Amino acid sequence: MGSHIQLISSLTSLPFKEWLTNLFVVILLYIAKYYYTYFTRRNPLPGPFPFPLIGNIHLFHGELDNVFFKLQAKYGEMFEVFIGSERKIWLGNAKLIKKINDPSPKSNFPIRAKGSWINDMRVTDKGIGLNTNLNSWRNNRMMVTKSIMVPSFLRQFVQEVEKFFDELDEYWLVSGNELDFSKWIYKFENDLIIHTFTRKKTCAMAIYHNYISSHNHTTSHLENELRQSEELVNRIHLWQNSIHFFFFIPKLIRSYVPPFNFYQLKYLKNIEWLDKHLTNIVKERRKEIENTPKNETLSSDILTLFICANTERSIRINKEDDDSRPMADNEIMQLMLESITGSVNTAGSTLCFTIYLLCLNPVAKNKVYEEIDRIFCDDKTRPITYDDIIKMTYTEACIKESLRMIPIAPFLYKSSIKEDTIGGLNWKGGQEFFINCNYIHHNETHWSDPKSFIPDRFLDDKKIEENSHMPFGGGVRVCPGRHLGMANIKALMALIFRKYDIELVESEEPFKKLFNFDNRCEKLMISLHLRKSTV
Ligand code: HEM
Repeated sequence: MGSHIQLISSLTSLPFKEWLTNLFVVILLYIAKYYYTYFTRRNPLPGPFPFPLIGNIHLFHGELDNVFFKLQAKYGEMFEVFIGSERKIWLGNAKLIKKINDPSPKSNFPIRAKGSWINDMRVTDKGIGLNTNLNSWRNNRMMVTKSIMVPSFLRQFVQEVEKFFDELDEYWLVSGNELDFSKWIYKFENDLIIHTFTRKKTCAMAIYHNYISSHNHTTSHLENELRQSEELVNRIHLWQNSIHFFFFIPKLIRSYVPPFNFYQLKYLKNIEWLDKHLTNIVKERRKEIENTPKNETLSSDILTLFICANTERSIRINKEDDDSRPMADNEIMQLMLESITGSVNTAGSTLCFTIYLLCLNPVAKNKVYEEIDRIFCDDKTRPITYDDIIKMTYTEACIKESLRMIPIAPFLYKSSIKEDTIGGLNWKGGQEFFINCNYIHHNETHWSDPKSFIPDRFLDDKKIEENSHMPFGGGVRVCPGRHLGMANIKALMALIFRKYDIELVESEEPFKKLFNFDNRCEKLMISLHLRKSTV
């Protein structure tokens, strides 16, 4: 610290001309080092020529999924890109990622990404998605897997979906036949998921209903509650959106160059807010549990499960199974944050993309109606069950085909922990690889007629080439919420399709997709009419 101050004070006491000369020399040395490293790099690959400080980030404008699709098409199935001075290898063929998607615990690719940005986001050894501490990641991941991958939880969850759908349906009945489905479905998912995970009631659907119908019947007490729940939901989205900001903008730029430094400050403040707010929710629930007599059954929401895990009050997660330990409040808060962000947009957007593609493909849409009618032929108003969901094989094929055409995560990143060979070349440990799912999902080597919506290709999974379809990723970091996500989407499709005829609204732009942290549906204008059989 002292030597830094000395250096700064000796620099500031220099005459201006000398100061400029020194600066010029420093810049020249930096550029020389940058290009020396570039021209002597191991395994040079095709790719855009990088510039000092920024690398190739000047090319990253517009929607990144399209940018990287075009770059992959231009430079081939294995190419390189620089973010600042960091080199990232992009892979666009399923065969190239066999090792990266190795699901065994001995995988050489258990880490998603590396770099100081993860530390800046304060998640180096917290949560799951970006956690680089393998012991802590393993423990956290197991907590989530044990709580949400079990059939008893999924059965209960399907009932929750129906309960929240009833509320959504009431709003739909009074808001007319034409609606922006995407707006409603994200509100629905917020309410459903936050309640499933915490038993806390948010009112995203109610707020939206009030907003679009200009109702102002809420009391000031309720208004306050609505505002608070809306803030939580908005801040969770902001957190997710900030991940790619920290990842793609080099530290020097986001720390000192306006307007990036202002964004960084905003995102850091958001992290602090969420940390405090979610930890308080955990603390409150911990107190409630402590005050509940031991002979009384505890609620089985995910938050309670996490708090009680490996303690004498554990519900599904018991110490005997392994050597895991109870979790601290801040660990639980990060798991909650990631589970909620992992669930809300993914399910909502997948549903929008599937409905949109079905509306464009009436033959497939009719087959979905036929399947749902077959399953509910006895009574189209009875409660749906998890067993119904399992029978929806054609609907599932349509969801998979939609996720092929518009993957929620168009690219994934994975890092090696030790030296390995990828694409016939030897790479040092720590090299970051990007799997270009969007490109692989459209690669003609793996798919015939990749631009067409053909759900039938998923009726027999054995025909799908290994690693050519990765809507939930792959390897040891594969999505732990994939069954929950699928159950969510299929349950909603059953509820909507058995009741309504769905058409796209004929307008200039009924559908809009946007890539932010992931692919999201920004607009889906549809009309809903009660089906004759249910009138
Ligand atoms: C349609 C629904 C969903 C889609 C399309 C989806 C997609 C993905 C993808 C592509 C990944 C990256 C996997 C990889 O790197 O190989 C991922 C990871 C993850 N997802 Fe999901 N997801 C969905 C639902 C959920 C749900 C419901 C949860 C709730 C817990 C969840 C939690 C997570 C977590 C925690 C990770 C990080 C895993 C790790 O790094 O070990 N996801 N998801």
